[in-house]
Amino acid sequence: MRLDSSAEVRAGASHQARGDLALRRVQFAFGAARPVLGPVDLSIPAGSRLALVGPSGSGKSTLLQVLAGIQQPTAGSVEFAGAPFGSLDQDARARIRLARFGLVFQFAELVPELDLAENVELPLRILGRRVERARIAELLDRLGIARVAKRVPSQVSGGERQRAAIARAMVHDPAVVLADEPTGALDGENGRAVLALLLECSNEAGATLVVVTHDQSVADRLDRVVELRDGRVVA
Ligand SMILES: Nc1ncnc2c1ncn2[C@@H]1O[C@H](COP(=O)(O)OP(=O)(O)OP(=O)(O)O)[C@@H](O)[C@H]1O
Repeated sequence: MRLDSSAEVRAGASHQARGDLALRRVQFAFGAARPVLGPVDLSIPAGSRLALVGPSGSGKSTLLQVLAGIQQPTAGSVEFAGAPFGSLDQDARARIRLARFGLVFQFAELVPELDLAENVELPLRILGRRVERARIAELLDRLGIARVAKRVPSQVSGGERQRAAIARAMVHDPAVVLADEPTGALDGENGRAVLALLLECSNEAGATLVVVTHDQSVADRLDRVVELRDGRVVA
């Protein structure tokens, strides 16, 4: 597979694009506390790539969790692919998240007992989809972890774990990829390489990408930057 992030490739991928996200007057509060988010209005067109930035505690991770349906907004609506998403019950949101979203977190969050290849295959197994060995091998190779695919997460480096987390997020061809500080635990060079892979893979899949980051160089590589302050979009 070739390395290309041109607009034509993105446009070419748009026939598969099906990952519009929209937030309308969304608020979120933990319990009875005052809202930590909102009201937020945000449209994220299918196939676009957005960085979510802002000071610590400004609500970036919370917003990502609302987008993922992990948290339900306390007011307002979240739509995915033009249909209500945030208002569905927890099980329905989880089913959609599993089938259509790929998630990448700062510390990979792989299953410690499974080797990297098994971790990558896991979404397909949970979804009851066929595990095509050749495709898994290609993905592992693409992400530079074929050599360590039979090792468990504790036997590989942080960068290798993060590459496996990206492969796991992409293996079921998601419509949306949500990443929370995906390079935050990696040094500069490793972080840049992992970010490049995340961008390439989501680009080729035509997936919508939202990345929470503190790192300006990460934000600079995405199409659009949304800045949060005290739970509101300021730029
Ligand atoms: N489980 C929780 N219960 C109560 N308050 C929480 C919880 N998680 C986060 N918060 C609060 O919600 C606000 C937003 O937190 P969030 O983690 O979304 O910010 P962030 O911008 O991602 O921060 P950081 O950059 O430090 O990760 C903060 O004030 C935080 O203290």
